[in-house]
Amino acid sequence: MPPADIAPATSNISVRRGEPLVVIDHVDKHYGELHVLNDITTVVNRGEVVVVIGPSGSGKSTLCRAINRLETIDSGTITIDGEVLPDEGAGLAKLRADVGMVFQSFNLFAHKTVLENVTLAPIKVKRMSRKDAEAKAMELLERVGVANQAKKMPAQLSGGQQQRVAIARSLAMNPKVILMDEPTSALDPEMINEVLDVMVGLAEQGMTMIVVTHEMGFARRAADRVLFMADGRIVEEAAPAQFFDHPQSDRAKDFLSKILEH
Ligand SMILES: Nc1ncnc2c1ncn2[C@@H]1O[C@H](COP(=O)(O)OP(=O)(O)OP(=O)(O)O)[C@@H](O)[C@H]1O
Repeated sequence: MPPADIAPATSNISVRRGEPLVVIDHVDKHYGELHVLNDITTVVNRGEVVVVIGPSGSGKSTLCRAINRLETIDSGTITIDGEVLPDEGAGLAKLRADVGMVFQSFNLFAHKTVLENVTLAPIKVKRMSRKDAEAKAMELLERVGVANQAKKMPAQLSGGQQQRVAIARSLAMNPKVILMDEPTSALDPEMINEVLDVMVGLAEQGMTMIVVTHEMGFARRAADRVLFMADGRIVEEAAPAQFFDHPQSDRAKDFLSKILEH
């Protein structure tokens, strides 16, 4: 990860070197009466790892999905690398290439091999040759430790292996940022660490990441910043040590004490 600049004295946000990559500006979204994203404003800089935490229903997934245009927003703007998110067309396809997404449930194509899962988008969307796409896919599968599973079908792999394939698949498009929405929540406990280790490795290599997770150990280890949400709002934003050791709001104190009970 790039070295951190010193945060301004008035701010508790650790500002990293590297220009803004994801800029979320006064974003609002409702589901009917429910104000699910309420005036969300934050900036994720290049190379930064931001962990989003908060109680169930606080809007974390919706925020992640809005960044990838899997959800529309009512007002405000989201820009990725200076480009306002498009609603459709070629712009949307480019956005999907720039913004990798890793879901809780892996979402691999069940009837394609591991290798085909990773090469599909580079061949179809980036028009890469099969040979180049396969060479790159094998490199990525190696990087996440599942190269020896390349010819298998997803169902033959453990959950942890499938999620590592999903991470390799998102990396195959050379994304500018990777969004991860509870990437370890569907895994058996013994497989969680193998996926977290891959995520920590990506963070150390400077990948810009926005990760919704309840894994506080990961946040402490790898995050530059924790963004705590409740009721659709960002309630606190701070470096992990500061957030975990000195939460400011009653909502965060309450949330952390409940998490620590488990
Ligand atoms: N498509 C939808 N239609 C209506 N309400 C929705 C929809 N998707 C989410 N919600 C509601 O919006 C709120 C925020 O949901 P969201 O999934 O973003 O929360 P979250 O913080 O990610 O929660 P969790 O930790 O449980 O995944 C919840 O009250 C949820 O029920």
